[in-house]
Amino acid sequence: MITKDKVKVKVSNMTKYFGDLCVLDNISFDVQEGEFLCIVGPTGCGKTTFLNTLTKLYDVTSGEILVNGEPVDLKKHNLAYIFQEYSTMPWLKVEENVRFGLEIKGLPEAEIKKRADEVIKMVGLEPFRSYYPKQLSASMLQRVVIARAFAVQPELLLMDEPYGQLDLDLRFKLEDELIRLWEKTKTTVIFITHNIEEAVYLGQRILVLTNKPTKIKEEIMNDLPRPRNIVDPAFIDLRNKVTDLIKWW
Ligand SMILES: Nc1ncnc2c1ncn2[C@@H]1O[C@H](COP(=O)(O)OP(=O)(O)OP(=O)(O)O)[C@@H](O)[C@H]1O
Repeated sequence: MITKDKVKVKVSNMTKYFGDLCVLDNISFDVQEGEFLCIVGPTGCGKTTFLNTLTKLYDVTSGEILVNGEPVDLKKHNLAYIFQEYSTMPWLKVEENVRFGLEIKGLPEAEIKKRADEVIKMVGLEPFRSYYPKQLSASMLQRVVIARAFAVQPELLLMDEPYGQLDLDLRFKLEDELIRLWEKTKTTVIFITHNIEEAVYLGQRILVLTNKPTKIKEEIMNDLPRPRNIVDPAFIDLRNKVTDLIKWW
């Protein structure tokens, strides 16, 4: 269940143009605190642009995005962003990669150690803490990225097709791991994907976007119990419902 008592992210009448190209067209929605929201939409409709606007890489053309009721401030709001490319630092060992963000935040050493130990354990990387990224498999690399994001205890976790390049088995494992971490930490997650099955597997709510100029086509609530089963008839029904909405892909 999504608690309706606190809005974490408020997107109001947000429009984004690049030159003459209208990408996001007067979009409004809220994300509740602790919610796991998935956003699906066709290629090039502006999913990444939305996240880049949220993280202030781009300015909105009009409208606004608020976090905790105020304009996003990267110094104040504790955001983490995970995208498709494995953004590990190759010259740092696993543990150092995980500690990096905590050191930048200037946390005391005891706290850094505690948090790093905890997340490394949570993602099952303990035996590999002194390995370098080049010694790790794709799934382990993505685990390092996830551990690093959770270590900063983000109030908002933004994920942009993080498992897009992985094979099916790895994707399923990492999706389960993500749900476990989310259930434990109750961080707010916005997860962008092309993959309808992934959105139905993960999200409490799914926003389906249109082609450009992009609007929200439909908002779908997803109360299927967890762990979800992709061959369960109710799961398949919901997956088909989302697929029908985006048949023009
Ligand atoms: N910096 C930029 N300058 C000009 N146009 C841009 C810029 N960034 C994105 N666009 C355009 O905005 C549109 C949306 O791009 P965006 O990458 O946000 O889409 P997306 O939904 O994330 O796509 P995909 O599903 O392929 O990842 C595209 O037409 C893209 O070419």
